Amino acid sequence: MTLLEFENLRVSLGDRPILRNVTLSVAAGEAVGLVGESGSGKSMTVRSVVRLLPEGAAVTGAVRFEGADIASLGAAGLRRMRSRDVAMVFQDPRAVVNPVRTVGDFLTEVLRDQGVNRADALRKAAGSLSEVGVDDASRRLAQRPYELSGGLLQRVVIAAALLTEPKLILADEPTTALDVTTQEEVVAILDEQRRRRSVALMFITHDLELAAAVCDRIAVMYAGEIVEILPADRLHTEARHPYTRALLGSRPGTVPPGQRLRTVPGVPQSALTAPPGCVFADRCPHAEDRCRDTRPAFRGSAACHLLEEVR
Ligand SMILES: Nc1ncnc2c1ncn2[C@@H]1O[C@H](COP(=O)(O)OP(=O)(O)OP(=O)(O)O)[C@@H](O)[C@H]1O
Repeated sequence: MTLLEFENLRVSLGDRPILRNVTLSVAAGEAVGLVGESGSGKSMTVRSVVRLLPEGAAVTGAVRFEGADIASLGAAGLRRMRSRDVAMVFQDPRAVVNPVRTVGDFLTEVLRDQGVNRADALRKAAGSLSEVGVDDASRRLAQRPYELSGGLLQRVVIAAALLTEPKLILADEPTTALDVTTQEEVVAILDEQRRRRSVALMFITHDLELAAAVCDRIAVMYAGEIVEILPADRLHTEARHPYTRALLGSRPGTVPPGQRLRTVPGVPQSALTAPPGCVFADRCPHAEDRCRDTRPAFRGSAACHLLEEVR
């Protein structure tokens, strides 16, 4: 069953396009990874789900959650969606947790708004903390954010995200601000908990391998567009779009130690500077005239004129 659907979503700021033709669906309980270079539109795509776009953003096309166009939600519907159905986990936990209130206040806020009494809300919060691997939950509830490490605080944010039993979690590079070992632990917990509860996930990351480990499908974004969507377990064998292949070829693990890392040649485009044809044409080693002139339609799993030729 489809939970979330983007249909020809286009977002612009003034005359500056940010997203173009974004079409993607997420089934109930499914994890979809959004990968691509900085500025490719990953954050704007997930933010459009909860209408958290920059002021003045013009939106056409549709984003539907459980069949309802989110553009038509009134204030109450939007609040309900943000506080109950859809949870968000962002890069930096310190940016979302009120620094002067306790962890307990942060965790119980939404439940209290929903009419749960304080004792029950605290009990649920402590349970949720234990589930994400935070020991000594009652002591943690009384602490303030500065007393917790970044990794611990991100677990608190994940505990909060799970507390309202959402149908969808939007995770925007949830571990980028953490050190490598903590990153692995935090992703493992998010992954385990959302699988156990069959919560759908949109997971933004620069790390293709991580996306493949955590997600069922992967959507690759470039210059405000989705250029390829494929099952995570076939990322290595079935990636067809030259950009996806270039990303796969530039992973650190693909070169022997001591050798220079490969990069995707050229400079990333934004939706504004992208050429009229294929958004990747300027950097694509296979590009022909038609690639520069005519925008390729999505065929099967990718938007590329040369799917048959490039093997
Ligand atoms: N608040 C904003 N105001 C104006 N433009 C913005 C704003 N936020 C993002 N943009 C622009 O929108 C485009 C898409 O940005 P977005 O943050 O979605 O990219 P991203 O793929 O998530 O990048 P990153 O990996 O660096 O977070 C970029 O060109 C960016 O400059």
